[in-house]
Amino acid sequence: MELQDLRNRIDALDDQLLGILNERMELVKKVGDLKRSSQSIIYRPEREKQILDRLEKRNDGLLTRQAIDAIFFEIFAVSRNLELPERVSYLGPEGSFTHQAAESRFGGMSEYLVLPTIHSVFESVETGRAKFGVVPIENNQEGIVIETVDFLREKNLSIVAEVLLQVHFTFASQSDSLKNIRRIYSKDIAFRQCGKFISEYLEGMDIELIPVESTSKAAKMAAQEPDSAAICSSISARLFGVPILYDNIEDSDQNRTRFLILAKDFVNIKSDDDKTTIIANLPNTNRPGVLYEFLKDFNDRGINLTKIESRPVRGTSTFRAWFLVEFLGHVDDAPVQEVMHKYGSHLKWLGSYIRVS
Ligand SMILES: C=C(O[C@@H]1C=C(C(=O)O)C=C[C@H]1O)C(=O)O
Repeated sequence: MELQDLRNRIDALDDQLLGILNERMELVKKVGDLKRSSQSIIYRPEREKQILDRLEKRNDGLLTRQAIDAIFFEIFAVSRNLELPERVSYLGPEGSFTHQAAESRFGGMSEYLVLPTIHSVFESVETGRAKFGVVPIENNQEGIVIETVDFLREKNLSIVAEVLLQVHFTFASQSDSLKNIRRIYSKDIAFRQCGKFISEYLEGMDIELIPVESTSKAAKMAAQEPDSAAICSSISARLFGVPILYDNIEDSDQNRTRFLILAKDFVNIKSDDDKTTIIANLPNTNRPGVLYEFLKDFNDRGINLTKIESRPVRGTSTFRAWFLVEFLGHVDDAPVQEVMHKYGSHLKWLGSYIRVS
């Protein structure tokens, strides 16, 4: 078949797609009206997952699950904006991995508020300047993002969803030879994640490694200083017009970062694959066995713990700790309810949301 014939057929299918998408939007608008009259929440991650799972089962074409997710997350984001335009804040600057995580759920059409610190993202959601906020919580090679974990305890926001992103770093510079590079900008964590590249390629060279707040700030600096380079994401290198010299320079190709979407007073309906995050501020932690007994309460009820991070209780002279605890299941599950009731105000529920694996 000739190229023109193929393109004519693609045009005809696009016409159909456009018609079908508009028809879908008519229905979405009606759902939005119903939600508004009952003051219900617009964003329903469990419904979106249900749709994606159903489509994956039905699918017998070339599209992978990843491709179906990418296309439909954009459709959902456009739909939600039609129901009610939503402003989303994220830890910037533009081009950061958090930006990428935010766009993967809220699409290209949402209004974004780019903020300089994790604290300002929490604050923007608390004060209603943004409906949702996106922050990193952990990297699977480096561990937790302490600032996020501490604000989860201090502030009163709910976790709406988690997003997992594979992290790739690029080495970008306006200089076409490594010899002319005097400084490399990046985030401290990124320097550590690209240790092998740095020691292999830059061994013995007189180059200063300068940590900055974010990898996109690094790209911005490299755009301004021709004798410098940045270790950054490919989107930020492109955003600031810095040529990419080496791609995928991270030590581990398993490198993934987990982000949280936060909102005020958000409750997800139970799905068949949920995760729950709580803060545990256990009483009498100087008594032997308190933490053991707490963990045993989960084990006895068959609740699968996925994470426990301990953080210091500040402002006292003791070495007491509180814990960020995550487990599989929803807060409405009977065994989870039992544990929540047993410990009462010593536990703070942050959210039950769809687990991403
Ligand atoms: C239309 C709805 O609202 C939102 C948009 C969805 C969609 O486009 O299918 C699905 C879930 C919600 O996040 C709904 O709740 O059904």
